[in-house]
Amino acid sequence: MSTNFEKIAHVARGMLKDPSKKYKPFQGVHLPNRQWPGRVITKAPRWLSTDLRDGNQALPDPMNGEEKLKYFKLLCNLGFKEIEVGFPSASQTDFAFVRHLVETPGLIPEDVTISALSPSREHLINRTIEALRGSKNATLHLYNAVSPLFRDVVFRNSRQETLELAKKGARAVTMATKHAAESTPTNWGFQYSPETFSDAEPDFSLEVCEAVKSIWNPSTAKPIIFNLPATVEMSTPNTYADLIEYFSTKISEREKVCVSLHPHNDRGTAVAAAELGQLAGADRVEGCLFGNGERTGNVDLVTLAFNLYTQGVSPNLDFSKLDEVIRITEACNKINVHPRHPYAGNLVFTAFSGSHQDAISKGLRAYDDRKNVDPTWKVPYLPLDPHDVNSEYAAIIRVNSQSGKGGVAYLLKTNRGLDLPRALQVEFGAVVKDYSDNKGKELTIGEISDLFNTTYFLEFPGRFSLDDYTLSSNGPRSKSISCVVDVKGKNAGRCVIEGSGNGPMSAVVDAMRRQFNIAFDIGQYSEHAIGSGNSVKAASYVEIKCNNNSFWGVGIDDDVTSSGLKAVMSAISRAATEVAK
Ligand SMILES: CC(=O)SCCNC(=O)CCNC(=O)[C@H](O)C(C)(C)COP(=O)(O)OP(=O)(O)OC[C@H]1O[C@@H](n2cnc3c(N)ncnc32)[C@H](O)[C@@H]1OP(=O)(O)O
Ligand SMILES: CC(C)C(=O)C(=O)O
Repeated sequence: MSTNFEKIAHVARGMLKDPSKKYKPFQGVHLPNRQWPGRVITKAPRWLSTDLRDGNQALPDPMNGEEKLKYFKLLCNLGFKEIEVGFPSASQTDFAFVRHLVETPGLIPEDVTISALSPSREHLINRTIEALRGSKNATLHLYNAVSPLFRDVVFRNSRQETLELAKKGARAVTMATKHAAESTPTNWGFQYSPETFSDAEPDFSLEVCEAVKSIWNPSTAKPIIFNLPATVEMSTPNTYADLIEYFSTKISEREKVCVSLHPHNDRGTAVAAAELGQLAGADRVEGCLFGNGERTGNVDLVTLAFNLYTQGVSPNLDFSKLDEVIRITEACNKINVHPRHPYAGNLVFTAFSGSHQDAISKGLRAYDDRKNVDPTWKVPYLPLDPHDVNSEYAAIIRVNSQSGKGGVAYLLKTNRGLDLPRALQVEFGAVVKDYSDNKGKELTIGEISDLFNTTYFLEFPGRFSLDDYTLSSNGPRSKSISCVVDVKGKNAGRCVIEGSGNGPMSAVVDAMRRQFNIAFDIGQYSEHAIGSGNSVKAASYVEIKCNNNSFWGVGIDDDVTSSGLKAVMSAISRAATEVAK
């Protein structure tokens, strides 16, 4: 006999052609003169981390005490001054953790306020207050759902009964905190959440909060926190902003109220909702690191912080050691940060595609050239300087078959100090693309470096390699050279070749032409130092032209003349290799 639920499950599956019969659009609030669209966020909100409550309650494997403590310390180190540390009436474990925080000297920084959540049930409220009591600063966070769906289906309450449930809870909180004698006084704060605010009638949420405020009687110095959750994100972010502006402008004694946001991410727009909600007048934002939390998560505080930061607004949080933050949260939550998670994913600073790499490497070079004069961060495709989160530029450019010459050149420059001329970048970029395409995977910098060595015979000699040479001068523009050249393949062996010209390069061209009847000319040539001091080396890049073809060669040596001659041999060997294919 299948249960009712299973009977429902036998209904036809799959999306409806016309969902309007099953899903109704959210009816927003009428707010004809909304002001939030014309505003800009200019300062960070008050932050509350609910990682240890909303985040933890949604974990398949909730954090144990040790993990919670590690996470709590991380949140304090990041700069959070309000931390919801749990739901202590849920279990002895939850209760014990809060007591451990309160009773262990120095665990809660002086400027940090801990909070804990309680339903509007007196015994649970008292248990929660018992957990918090003794903390220097503590906020009791009371909630009950107020939307029609929850009134009808969960509580089977009328609006009046829902209002009374909130008032009863507020009275219990007030009696057990403000009006209670305490041996070690706690600086009590009160937060009320009309849960399912974003799906409730705006005027009813307002009515409930007005009633709660009258009971708590806040002051300007210590405002009551009205936390207005998008418990389930039901509509576009603009409607949440309208609801927030409606509440913020209509609640009485606004100066005694802290309007707080608590968006969830069911529609994937929690960040937008949180930002528009701040434009609409909110003072505070609750969320979790990397968007952990119920279902699709709470709003991601990391993204919100960096969205402020990259607009030039300090978030008052420090995510400089972002990798460590990721490591700790992944270990505690047993949920990994998505590789493309804004700012934090391990692919977010990475460009594989050639045009992006080219733009980024040019942008980084331009930034490096001007940053002492103009430190404004303006680099194509990079909204944030990876250095600001202790990431390396080298991790930005990664190479696969989608990459181009710019990325390859960038990696050789940053990892080997080789500054390839543009035409050589084109030549070697094509070699890398073919190699990566054939392998069908990303190439590591080691593989690219090895491929460069192989292509230009830097590690193993090619068809022709220079063993030694003697250069003599016959005047300012007249040089003679005698080279010992090692020949591989056909006519293999060592031979001495001689030639003359206006410099070493033209002299060796003459010698190669005489000995091997190889007719070619030197095209482009460039050289630069690698490193500095006693370990400095010379890198030479030579283009040779023969039979209307162009081939590049590379030479690296302690001596700049040797590096140039080696580059010529490299180019000729490359020509011989390519012609033999
Ligand atoms: C949106 C949010 O994330 S809210 C936070 C949710 N987090 C949690 O619930 C985690 C911890 N919860 C728990 O450990 C348990 O739910 C407890 C200990 C709080 C309560 O356990 P129980 O007494 O067994 O109740 P249960 O868990 O079934 O909760 C449902 C009951 O509480 C009532 N209830 C639910 N929320 C509230 C609320 N905010 N205020 C008052 N009553 C509430 C429901 O109407 C229902 O009452 P009923 O059994 O008379 O129909
Ligand atoms: C308890 C409240 C703030 C909550 O978690 C929600 O509504 O999502």
